[in-house]
Amino acid sequence: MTVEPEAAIDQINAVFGKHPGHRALHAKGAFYQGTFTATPAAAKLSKALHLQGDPVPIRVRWSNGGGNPTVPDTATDVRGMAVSFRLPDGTATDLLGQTSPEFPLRSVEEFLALVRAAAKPYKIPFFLARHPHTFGAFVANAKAKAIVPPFSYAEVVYYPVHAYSWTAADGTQSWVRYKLTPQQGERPAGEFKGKDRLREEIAARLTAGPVRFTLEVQVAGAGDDPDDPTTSWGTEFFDAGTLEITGLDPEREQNGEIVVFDPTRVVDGVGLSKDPILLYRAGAYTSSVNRRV
Ligand code: HEM
Repeated sequence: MTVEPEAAIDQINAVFGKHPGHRALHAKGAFYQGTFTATPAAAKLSKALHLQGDPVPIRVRWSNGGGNPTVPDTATDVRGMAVSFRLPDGTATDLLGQTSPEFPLRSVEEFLALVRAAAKPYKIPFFLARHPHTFGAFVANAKAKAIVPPFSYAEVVYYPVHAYSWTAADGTQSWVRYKLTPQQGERPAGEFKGKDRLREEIAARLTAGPVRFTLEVQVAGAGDDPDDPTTSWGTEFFDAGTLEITGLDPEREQNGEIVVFDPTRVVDGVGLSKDPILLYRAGAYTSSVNRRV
């Protein structure tokens, strides 16, 4: 039986310590604002309101992966980019990406075992010995420098991992996966070496102009299983739109406001797969949120 979400958060808290008011994972991060504009190619495949081509507001949070809110930005770790698309009808849908291109974990228990091992890197070989099917993904993620501290949150690719369905206006359904790919931007002047250097670098970069990412999308090919996040799809990615991050959003989560990015929050035109890891995450995030209220 799968571990209950409350017990999963207990296990994560046991690794990083309890930090009241902070997320159990991705505890260190900050909020940004901007817009998303979809391409006609996206509008053709989904009737969702944020994919029709008119710019919609977005909320973004860039983060370090672990549960320690004071970790230095020089730490070896995955980074996160969470995006909430705010639709004109008042609804929202979220995408949560991490810097690991491959997700080899078949169960929540394996995810928790990796969280424990990653916090004490000498345990990684034991993890690999016990979970040999994850070895290929470890190599791919190492090649992609998934846990190497980046120069900037704006210079790394983020992978939301799970598949979602897109339903077009004529009812046609496609299974899609995403990639958030940075567009070439100017590095800001200055030295960014301190413990909050990622946050400082992105703030300096944003004073010179917006930071842009392409939302890349691939459609499942014949035989690709949308319910299995551990397999790669061989199909080409296409440009589904541009995220333009225009500035900081310092008021977000002030004065008691709680912001939750939830990978299962979808809107008309976007649907969930039966991927058990995806479906489990909603409960785990709720348990984490309840502890930071
Ligand atoms: C069983 C698998 C997973 C569990 C149990 C888990 C657990 C968590 C928890 C507890 C949080 C804090 C939630 C909050 O307090 O708002 C979190 C945040 C986050 N997770 Fe996961 N996670 C899982 C898989 C993933 C995957 C596969 C990705 C991306 C590919 C991901 C990306 C993120 C990101 C980006 C955040 C930060 C969201 C923010 O900035 O508010 N997680 N995760």
